[in-house]
Amino acid sequence: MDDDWDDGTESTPVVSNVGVASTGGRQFSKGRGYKPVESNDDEWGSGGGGDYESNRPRGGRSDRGNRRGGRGGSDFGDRRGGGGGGGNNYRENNGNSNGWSNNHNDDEWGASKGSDSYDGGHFEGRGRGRGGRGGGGGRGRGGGRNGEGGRNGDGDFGNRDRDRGDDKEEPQRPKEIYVPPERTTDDNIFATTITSGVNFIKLDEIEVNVSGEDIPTPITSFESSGLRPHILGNVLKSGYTKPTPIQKYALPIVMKGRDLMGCAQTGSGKTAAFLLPIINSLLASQEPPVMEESTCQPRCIIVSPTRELAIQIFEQSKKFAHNSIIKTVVAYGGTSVNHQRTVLSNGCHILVATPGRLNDFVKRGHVNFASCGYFVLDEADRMLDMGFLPTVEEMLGHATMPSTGERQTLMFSATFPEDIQHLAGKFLFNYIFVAVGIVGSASTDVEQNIHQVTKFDKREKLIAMLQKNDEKTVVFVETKKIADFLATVLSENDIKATSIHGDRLQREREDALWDFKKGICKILVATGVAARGLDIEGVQHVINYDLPKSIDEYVHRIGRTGRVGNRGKATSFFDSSHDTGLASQLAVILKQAGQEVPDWLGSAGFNSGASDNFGGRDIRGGDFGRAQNFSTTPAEEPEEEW
Ligand SMILES: Nc1ncnc2c1ncn2[C@@H]1O[C@H](COP(=O)(O)OP(=O)(O)OP(=O)(O)O)[C@@H](O)[C@H]1O
Repeated sequence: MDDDWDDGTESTPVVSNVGVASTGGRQFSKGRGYKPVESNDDEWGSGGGGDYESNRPRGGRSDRGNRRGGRGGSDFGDRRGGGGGGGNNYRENNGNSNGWSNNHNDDEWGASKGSDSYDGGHFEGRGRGRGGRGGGGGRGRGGGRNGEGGRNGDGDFGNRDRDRGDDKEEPQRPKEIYVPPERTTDDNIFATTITSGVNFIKLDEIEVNVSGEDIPTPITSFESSGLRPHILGNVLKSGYTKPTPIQKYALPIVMKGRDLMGCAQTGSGKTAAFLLPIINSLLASQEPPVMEESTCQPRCIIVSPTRELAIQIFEQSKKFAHNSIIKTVVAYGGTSVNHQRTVLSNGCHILVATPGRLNDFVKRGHVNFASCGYFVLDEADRMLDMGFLPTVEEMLGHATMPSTGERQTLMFSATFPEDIQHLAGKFLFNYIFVAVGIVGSASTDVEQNIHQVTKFDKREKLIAMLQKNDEKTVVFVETKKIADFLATVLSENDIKATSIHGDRLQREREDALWDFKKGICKILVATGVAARGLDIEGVQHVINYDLPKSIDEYVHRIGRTGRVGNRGKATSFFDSSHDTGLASQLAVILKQAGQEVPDWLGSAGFNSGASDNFGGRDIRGGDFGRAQNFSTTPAEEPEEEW
């Protein structure tokens, strides 16, 4: 699962701090959300070592129990300009801390079993022997649990045993107690959005299929939508002048109290499609947050599969509810439980959460569903797949959860396979199905290019590609280890890169995203954890260094660019010894988006059509399945069932 806990039952292995901003001088200590470990903040916490209270670069020494080792040069010292002895901090970081495989399975994204690419020594030797430099950096987070485990100076990428995941003896990385900083303020709260692009207006040309009983008429403008003036003001301050198609349909549906399954392409404004009507109705009721003794009873609960997406929805909610009584709180793994519980103890109207952390709060009695009038699953197909389904079922089956029909349940995604739609149906009541365009199709604003590249040539090709231009780029890879490795290699080639994946500490994940957002690092190397939902201004290019296993993930990944009418570009390395399973579906996605399908992709039976699994229609069939087409212009691409 994505979420992890502060309960100390697992600890995170040391991972490299590759590619973080090297310029030094950013002050991370107080004010960046660290808490002194002595504060015993967390009764579920590991309370593990570390010296956050001082943040002095100590190079491989923790002041707790003399835990040697850890990772000599870490970003703290480097960023604070204290460590490493100058030069390329990335190398120092890498040299001190790399080559770790993981046995910490808290995050299913990009499980880092040694990949094909690593096997066979393709990367062997890289990083080896770089250790020993940079010992002056770092906060000396105790890496060795038993007072040993020093890894100073032996950067060991290329250690094939580790690369294969033979990690029994890896020192474990104690978790830190992380209180996330508030990154938005009254001054910048309306600047968190992507400005719509030249093709925004073309969103209106996309065919919309709506099915269900008593479908409310779609709105044509925000002004005529029935939103309260205060929210309307915030919408306009956000730079939204015209609703997107999913917003046109979803707003009246949700305002009428109906359940909804909404599908629309990436970057087409699904978040506002559920937030605006919910905030509107909460504001209309003027009711305060509900606290039952010490238990918080949010009126609306929004669940998202990743922490960063939860943060983003939280920010959006704060923005639309700005200067109103509506209070939004976010709860997600990798952060201080005590801190989040304290915040929750003041009550909230809207709780945005990752499933694991939410479930845990529920089990401990800090939250319940008794006042939950709205239950939203963002990235619903992901939330209902095997990884998260048990947790979602547990929530929806909880004794305090209002039954289907008593609460409003809303589900959104750009992809919605039919089998998942079937499953979703049991949590919804007489719902309306809205599909903007072909469900599961890619945004036509993304130019897609597929290159045949063997695993041995990928690295050089990527470096050449990134050196040629200066575009803000997300590079997706298969495993956490490759993410770290690649970010390091890029940094060594003077391409500023950072990485995000499930083995990084939450602080590191958020810092990496921040550095990428702010352009401190123009390259973000990511596992699938960043594939869905993330809305980052100015992303021009998405590169699939490794193609994903599922076509849905491909669609989400490339959807990090080409958002709200902006154009973007996606390049995928297709390794025919590894990716043939995706070929036919890839060809269909290209065709649907009006892109050229390379001959070689269409050959060898690759282009054999597609399955019916993509959920392009309302699976209820009968009257429901007979979609009502509200589009004024025909779809550019014929709808295929596959
Ligand atoms: N009506 C609008 N006018 C202008 N910009 C908008 C409008 N609606 C949403 N946006 C902006 O478009 C961007 C994408 O929106 P959002 O993140 O909700 O897309 P999404 O459909 O949820 O994408 P994904 O499927 O990738 O999660 C955001 O920056 C959002 O602020």
